[in-house]
Amino acid sequence: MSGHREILKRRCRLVNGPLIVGAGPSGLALGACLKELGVPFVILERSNSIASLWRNRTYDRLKLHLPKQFCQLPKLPFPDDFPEYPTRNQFIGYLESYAAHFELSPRFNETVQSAKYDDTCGMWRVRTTASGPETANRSAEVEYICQWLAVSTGENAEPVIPEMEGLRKFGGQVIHASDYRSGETYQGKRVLVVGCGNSGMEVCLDLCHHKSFPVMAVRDSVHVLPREIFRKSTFELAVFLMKWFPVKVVDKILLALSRMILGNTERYGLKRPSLGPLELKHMQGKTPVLDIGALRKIKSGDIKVVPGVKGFLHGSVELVDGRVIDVDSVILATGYCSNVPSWLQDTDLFNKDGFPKQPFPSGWKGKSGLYAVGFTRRGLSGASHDAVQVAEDISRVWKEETRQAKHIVACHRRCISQI
Ligand SMILES: Cc1cc2nc3c(=O)[nH]c(=O)nc-3n(C[C@H](O)[C@H](O)[C@H](O)COP(=O)(O)OP(=O)(O)OC[C@H]3O[C@@H](n4cnc5c(N)ncnc54)[C@H](O)[C@@H]3O)c2cc1C
Ligand SMILES: NC(=O)C1=CN([C@@H]2O[C@H](COP(=O)(O)OP(=O)(O)OC[C@H]3O[C@@H](n4cnc5c(N)ncnc54)[C@H](OP(=O)(O)O)[C@@H]3O)[C@@H](O)[C@H]2O)C=CC1
Ligand SMILES: O=C(O)C(=O)Cc1c[nH]c2ccccc12
Repeated sequence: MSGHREILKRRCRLVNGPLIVGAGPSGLALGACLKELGVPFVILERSNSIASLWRNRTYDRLKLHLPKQFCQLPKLPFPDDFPEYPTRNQFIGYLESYAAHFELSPRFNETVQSAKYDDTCGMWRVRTTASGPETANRSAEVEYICQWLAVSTGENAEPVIPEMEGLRKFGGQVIHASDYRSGETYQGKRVLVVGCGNSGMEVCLDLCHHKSFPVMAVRDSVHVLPREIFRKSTFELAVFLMKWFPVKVVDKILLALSRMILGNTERYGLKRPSLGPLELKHMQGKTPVLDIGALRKIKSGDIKVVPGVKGFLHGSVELVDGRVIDVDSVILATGYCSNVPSWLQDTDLFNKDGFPKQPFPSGWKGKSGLYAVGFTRRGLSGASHDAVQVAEDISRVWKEETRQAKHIVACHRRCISQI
């Protein structure tokens, strides 16, 4: 009997308070806000540490490309000695101390496989499996039952690896940008980088620093903006202008200033999209490139820009313009996607692409206690905004329910004492 109970206890857990899926900046920020409001919660994380994107899927020399005031999480600012653009390691250190400060202890190596709202009991049923080598001896499956479910699995949960003709016969090394750490191993090599977002551009620049020969395939168009305009962050300028002007006007101003500083990028094979940079980011999530030096290398010819890829041959790539060029390795800087549709069932909050149906600032709340944190297409500042809203919303109900529960207990006590 006791063995039976053991199994039941191991496989099913009732969560006191909300269940948060993902221990990246969004999940941690929500945890911190809930802690401050006195609401208990559980955080689940598929990897073996917090901030797995930053720890395991970013390259060594990466720096935040937005100024620090837009990247810190609620309730605990960055240390004063952080530079304007913190490094990857500084940011990870900050997230570590953030988790320690608010005593956030996620349950690591647990991957959420499915989540479904159960109408009959009015609760979420969330199934997880153990992930990672450390978990070989742990019970494989757990079902969590909770009243609130907060999705914070990120806009960049899975790498996008497109099907490309002939890639199997290519023969050389092929990796996604999320597996790129440094150009050290590429010295003297010709490397095809597919994609021209911030990853593609920064990987190409890093390859140049390591004396390799990057070729960047650009299949369509891209907005390149200088990271700074007259020593002021372009992003900060954009945020300031957005307070006064509609987005189309702000985009016109940004494009005029960018042209003045960078020149006509079309001359280098970087055609601009017809929508402006902010409008495109807000509508389609396509982030403009904030240039940290790649454009100079493109102008000097150290980074070669070529059109889209038609297919691969052994040791070479065929481009859509018919050219065939020899390359040793390929780095797919082809972006990321949300993984929400693969595990969250029947919800009205998310679209098929795994992003909320309602755009910022309205996409954080669904029905039946479902929330989204960090899907605003506004980076870390959007995640912080969501975390504050979600925590306050949950706390209102939590406090009311706790008050009612205390009242019922007090009544019971009084009744019992009168008997
Ligand atoms: C290379 C790179 C650089 C960036 N630089 C900036 C920047 O400078 N400024 C900025 O504002 N934004 C930047 N961003 C945007 C970035 O998305 C955010 O900074 C931030 O990481 C988002 O936090 P998040 O917690 O929402 O998502 P993530 O950091 O992706 O965290 C999500 C967590 O959920 C976990 N998870 C996913 N699925 C499951 C599951 N099924 N079960 C359990 N756990 C799961 C993941 O393992 C991960 O730990 C950058 C993004 C990338 C890729
Ligand atoms: N220093 C920093 O802070 C950095 C921040 N980041 C952030 O990380 C996020 C992800 O950026 P990133 O990884 O660059 O992803 P993006 O989605 O921004 O860019 C992906 C690129 O790959 C191209 N692409 C996608 N699929 C294909 C395909 N099938 N064939 C050819 N090309 C393809 C896209 O082209 P198309 O536009 O035509 O679809 C686009 O150029 C962004 O928010 C970015 O700002 C990234 C690196 C550094
Ligand atoms: O999502 C990202 O990649 C960011 O770095 C944050 C971001 C939000 N809105 C933007 C507009 C221009 C450049 C970066 C961002």
